[in-house]
Amino acid sequence: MASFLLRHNRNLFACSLFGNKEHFRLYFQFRFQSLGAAANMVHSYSSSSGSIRNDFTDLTCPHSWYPKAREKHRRVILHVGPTNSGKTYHALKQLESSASGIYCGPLRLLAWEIAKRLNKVQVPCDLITGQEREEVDGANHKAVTVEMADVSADYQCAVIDEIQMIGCTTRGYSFTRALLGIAADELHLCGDPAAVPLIQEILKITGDEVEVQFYERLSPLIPLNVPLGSFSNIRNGDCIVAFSRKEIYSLKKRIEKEGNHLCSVVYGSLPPETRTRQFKVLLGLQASMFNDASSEFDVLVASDAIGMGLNLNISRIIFSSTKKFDGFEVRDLTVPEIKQIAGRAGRYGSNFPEGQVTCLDEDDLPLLHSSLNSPSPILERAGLLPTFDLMYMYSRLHPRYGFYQILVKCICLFVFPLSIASEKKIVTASYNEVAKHCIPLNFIFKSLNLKILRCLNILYYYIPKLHYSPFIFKYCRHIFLTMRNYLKIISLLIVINY
Ligand SMILES: Nc1ncnc2c1ncn2[C@@H]1O[C@H](COP(=O)(O)OP(=O)(O)OP(=O)(O)O)[C@@H](O)[C@H]1O
Repeated sequence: MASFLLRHNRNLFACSLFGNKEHFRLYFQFRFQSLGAAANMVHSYSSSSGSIRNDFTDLTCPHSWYPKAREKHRRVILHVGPTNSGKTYHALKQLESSASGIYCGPLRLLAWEIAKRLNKVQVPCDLITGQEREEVDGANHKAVTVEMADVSADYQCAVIDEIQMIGCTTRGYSFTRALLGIAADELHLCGDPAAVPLIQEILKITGDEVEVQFYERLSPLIPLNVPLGSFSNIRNGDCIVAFSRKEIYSLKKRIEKEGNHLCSVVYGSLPPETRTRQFKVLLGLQASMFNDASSEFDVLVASDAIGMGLNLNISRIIFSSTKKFDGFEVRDLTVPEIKQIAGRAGRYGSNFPEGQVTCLDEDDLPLLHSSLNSPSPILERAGLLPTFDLMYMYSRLHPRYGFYQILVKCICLFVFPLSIASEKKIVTASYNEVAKHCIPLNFIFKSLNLKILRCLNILYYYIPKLHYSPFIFKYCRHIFLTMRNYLKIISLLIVINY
């Protein structure tokens, strides 16, 4: 059903740019009628045989979307503390000793690391990410990227790592889905203490039993008072963190030329084979290629993705900048982002008993220091994305709505991150209110779709500016505003199709 829509994305886009509003609305309505065949599939949800009867069409009760998890009385253990405090280690110990289980992490590298670790201790574990599926004979355990979490299976134990990402504007919905939907007797959540009140609030609704365990950092992390200065000061075990591929390669070139070191490079969209090769060395036995005595690679240049819980042999993190382009604008890194990235230095059990952190540029040091000394702001909202099936159920409750109206309604829920405490607000939020909160819709990790979304985001961002331009004729304004609304819808379609 979803791929059916995808095939028409190009037409939809062209239509949104050049067609009139009525045409576009009718187009959506027509498409929606032709989706009637999906009804049978949706029925299997509404006729669940368990004792609990849920209203799947109630989009304000996302916990009811996951009947299998609701049939369980889950014991939820929140492992919280600073980076490198052993939260994941303790959760994984439980996973290891369980008869069946799933690990959900934010990164393919992490899933890779955990699968490797479990298989090594004779716990057969499958690896499932958006890009690969490696099945192991007799495996009752899975290590997956959070988007791949299976909410239809039954597990004895589950771990969701970096749970603070539930508040992430782009991927938070996957963490919410895993949190609400994984049917496990024991659910371990690892992350920042800033997520505790929100998680507790969410789990009050599910009726799960919650306990919180606090941890302390296992090895010191020292913020330096001096910047790197020159590239000749680069030393073994350094990791420079940059925020674009172009910058990563330019830094690699400079370090290799001026610093006399060989650099390995890691960033999100590295070609899969290169990445796999690098990961194998980077993650192999915790001896990364840049610290392995037998390897000539002794420095790492990485994107900020390494902040999502990776264990590497890094002695010093050097921020190339404390600003990044987030798809909309160049902004300062947030406190949690700085802490997560800095926390990669001096990992417990690595070759470096203490970690250091600094910046390339002296002007960035104040933000680095203040961020490392501040608590992360308490999370208030979790991401939420209704599934296509739910939208379909919703449409059946409102038979007079066309697909266009259904999408508009669901976009409201989708771009307005869920605050369980203020659920009602979501329902009552007007379209204009929602538009204010409309955020980059980068839910897509396949490069092609990501590129399309980036273009849409940029258009979305600039259309209001054009709208206020004195050079735009009055009649064009309407077209621009209409385009803007359709861009949101197209973004949603891409997401659904993903
Ligand atoms: N009790 C322990 N014995 C041996 N190694 C440990 C122990 N606790 C933690 N470690 C090791 O210390 C490193 C950091 O631990 P872990 O990844 O669990 O920290 P974390 O708090 O989850 O970090 P982050 O929040 O940065 O992801 C890992 O390599 C882990 O294997």
